[in-house]
Amino acid sequence: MSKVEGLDTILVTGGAGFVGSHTIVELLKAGYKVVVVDSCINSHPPKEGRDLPPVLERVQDLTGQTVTFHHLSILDREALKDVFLKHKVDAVIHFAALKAVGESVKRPLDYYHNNITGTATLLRVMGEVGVKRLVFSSSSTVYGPAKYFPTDEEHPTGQGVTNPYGRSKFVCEEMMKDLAKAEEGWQLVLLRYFNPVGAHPSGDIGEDPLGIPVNLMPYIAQVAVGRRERINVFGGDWDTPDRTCIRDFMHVMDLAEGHTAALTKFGDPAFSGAKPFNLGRGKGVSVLEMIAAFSRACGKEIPYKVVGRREGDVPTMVASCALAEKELGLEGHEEPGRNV
Ligand SMILES: O=c1ccn([C@@H]2O[C@H](COP(=O)(O)OP(=O)(O)O[C@H]3O[C@H](CO)[C@@H](O)[C@H](O)[C@H]3O)[C@@H](O)[C@H]2O)c(=O)[nH]1
Repeated sequence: MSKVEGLDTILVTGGAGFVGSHTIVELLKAGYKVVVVDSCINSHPPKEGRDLPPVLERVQDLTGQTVTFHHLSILDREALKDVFLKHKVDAVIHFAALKAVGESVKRPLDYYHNNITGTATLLRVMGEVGVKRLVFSSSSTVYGPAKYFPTDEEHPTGQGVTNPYGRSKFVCEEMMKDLAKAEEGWQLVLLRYFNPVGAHPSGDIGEDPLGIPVNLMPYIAQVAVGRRERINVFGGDWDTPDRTCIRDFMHVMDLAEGHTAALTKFGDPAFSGAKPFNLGRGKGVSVLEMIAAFSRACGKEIPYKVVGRREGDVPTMVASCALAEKELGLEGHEEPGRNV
């Protein structure tokens, strides 16, 4: 995806995380300058005496380009404002958030504080410095238990959302729609991700969460390398063909490309307001199918045990990708090996 003319410096909040770091590779490849702010509450911080978190050092090695990093939280309004002014930021890609469905049920206030107050703080600072272009890392969880599949952007949001994480994303979306209505000049792209998995083809960067993984793929990966004994499958009594949940798993590099594609909206003078796009693959894969696929791919059985449901889960999520294909110019990615 080529660079948008006049758009040079992109501030990436949460750029030391899984989706953020892979997106930065694509941004650098396209020719953007990248400035990262990350509090590293959910990713590995810079090692003693180093400027960058390890993942961003690897991104630099991989691309031969430089990344600027500020170790701070988007809740720190004054420090954040300084970053905008110092680097002459043109647009923001906003990943910084707590992101685990199951955890959010146990720690709702952490989720509401970081995700909603954090986003409100960022938008305020952006208004103050006159930067009004933002790509937001939203989630398919805003659809709640979907009424139809594949689920498109017209599907109602916020109704019956099953966990605080999804609600925090829904509130952020509404906040942005309200802001774009109240003030002219905002260009806000809301990307509703389905389930990103995989890693950069180099294998130099990937998904490496702090502590015990809360998501399916990194957990399976840690079982595969022998770091954990087996994966617990949450719920074997869902209303699905094999009774386990179905998700729309997409390759993280396709998701990364979705962000550079989203930036092209900023080059369109006719675009204003807050507009949502699904980013998924459009295919449903069950938890058991995913475990079987991983076992085949690594040539070794992944031991699992079916246990009780995890609170906050919905049975099925599958994206309609038509809008992103049409308006962001994203094509389906069906090469074998790229997607599960
Ligand atoms: O140890 C585990 C972890 C997960 N699951 C199941 O695997 C499926 C996928 O779970 P997970 O990988 O945690 O993803 P989701 O809960 O679908 O949520 C993810 O996908 C959302 C988009 O749909 C993102 O916004 C979230 O950040 C991300 O956590 C669910 O059915 C889980 O119950 C297990 O069975 N065992």
